[in-house]
Amino acid sequence: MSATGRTRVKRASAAEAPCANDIVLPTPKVGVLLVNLGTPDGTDFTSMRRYLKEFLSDKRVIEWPRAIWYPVLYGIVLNTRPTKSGSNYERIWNREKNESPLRTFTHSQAEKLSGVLKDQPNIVVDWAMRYGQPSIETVLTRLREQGCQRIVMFPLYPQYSATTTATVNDKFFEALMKTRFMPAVRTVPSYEDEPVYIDALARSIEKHLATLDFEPEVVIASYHGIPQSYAKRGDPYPSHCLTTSRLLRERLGWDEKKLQTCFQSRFGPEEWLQPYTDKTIEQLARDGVKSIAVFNPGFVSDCLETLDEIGNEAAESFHEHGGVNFSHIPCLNDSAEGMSVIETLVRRELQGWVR
Ligand SMILES: C=CC1=C(C)c2cc3[nH]c(cc4nc(cc5[nH]c(cc1n2)c(C)c5CCC(=O)O)C(CCC(=O)O)=C4C)c(C)c3C=C
Ligand SMILES: [Fe+2]
Ligand SMILES: [Fe+2]
Repeated sequence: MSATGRTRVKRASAAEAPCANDIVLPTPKVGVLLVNLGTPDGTDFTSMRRYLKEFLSDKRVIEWPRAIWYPVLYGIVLNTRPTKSGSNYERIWNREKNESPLRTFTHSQAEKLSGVLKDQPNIVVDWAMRYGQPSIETVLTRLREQGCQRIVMFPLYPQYSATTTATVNDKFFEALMKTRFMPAVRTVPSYEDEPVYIDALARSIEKHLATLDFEPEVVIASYHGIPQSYAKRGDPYPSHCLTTSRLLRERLGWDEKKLQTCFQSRFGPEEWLQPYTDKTIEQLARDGVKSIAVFNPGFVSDCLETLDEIGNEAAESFHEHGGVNFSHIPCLNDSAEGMSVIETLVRRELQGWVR
């Protein structure tokens, strides 16, 4: 290795290096790419519409035949939803950075991961979004330009779903299809039962509950839902969620009454995975339960669906129906617990590629 960080390679024969016997190649690097769902660039109608159009045109997300879905999407959804969702995003927007919390946390996770991987030379950590900016293709190009000939791509979803993990993989490989000198790649699998993840969730829940001046009678693990028809056709997502909840119950020593699994964020007219979080919370309050806590194990970072749908809307509904104490437990985000999960899984995938 030379002082410039470049490797001097003596080519074996003139056929391999027809113009020179002694050529200089950049030292190959390993890229680590964290990818989350996506986010609008702003809360205004145009930014929201652009984001929702990209998101809701994805065939992995809405499986309806295009001839049925597009008239609904372009005729109704993209005219009404941008305003409604924009005002929801307004309530949780990170005004200091003028970006969504999901973007803030994903960026911070990449920075912190880069810091802890400093013991490994020649690793470059970056982050991208499946929908919106920075796009997977832009960041992949950036990594390749920096000499990354191997890439670990991490879809930030603990439980696999075709609507999330698979569509991130699709987009990543679609971008690779446009490259001539394609890097070697590894994709991080779902980690619904990984001890480091279960332990991180348990420690973060225990830490949060210790700060409360009440003991929740019920703790709800609220996962993003998917349409039931997707699960019936083979999406393993519900069973991954139930596995996470079971392992957490075992780790925390709680029973099924204390730790309940629910599904949130329904979209459209179909039946989604049940029990629904909003209905369950309303029913608990009606049944006289006074104190609950809710957390979102399926979300690596806090976002609209956790901060607004749970932190604002579900809390309001619980109080309206007679509940007294409601606490929303933050996602793992860029906390020490959260970073230990990301670091452990990335280091595992890097094995054999770094010393
Ligand atoms: C059919 C529609 C949708 C499916 C299926 C779906 C699955 C799914 N989504 C997440 C994680 C997130 N979803 C987020 C926002 C969001 N989701 C949908 C629709 C479906 N999601 C919409 C229309 C929106 C946009 C917001 C809105 O208009 O209400 C987010 C938040 C993004 C942010 O910037 O804050 C996340 C994260 C998972 C994990 C999942 C299936 C397992
Ligand atoms: Fe979603
Ligand atoms: Fe929502």
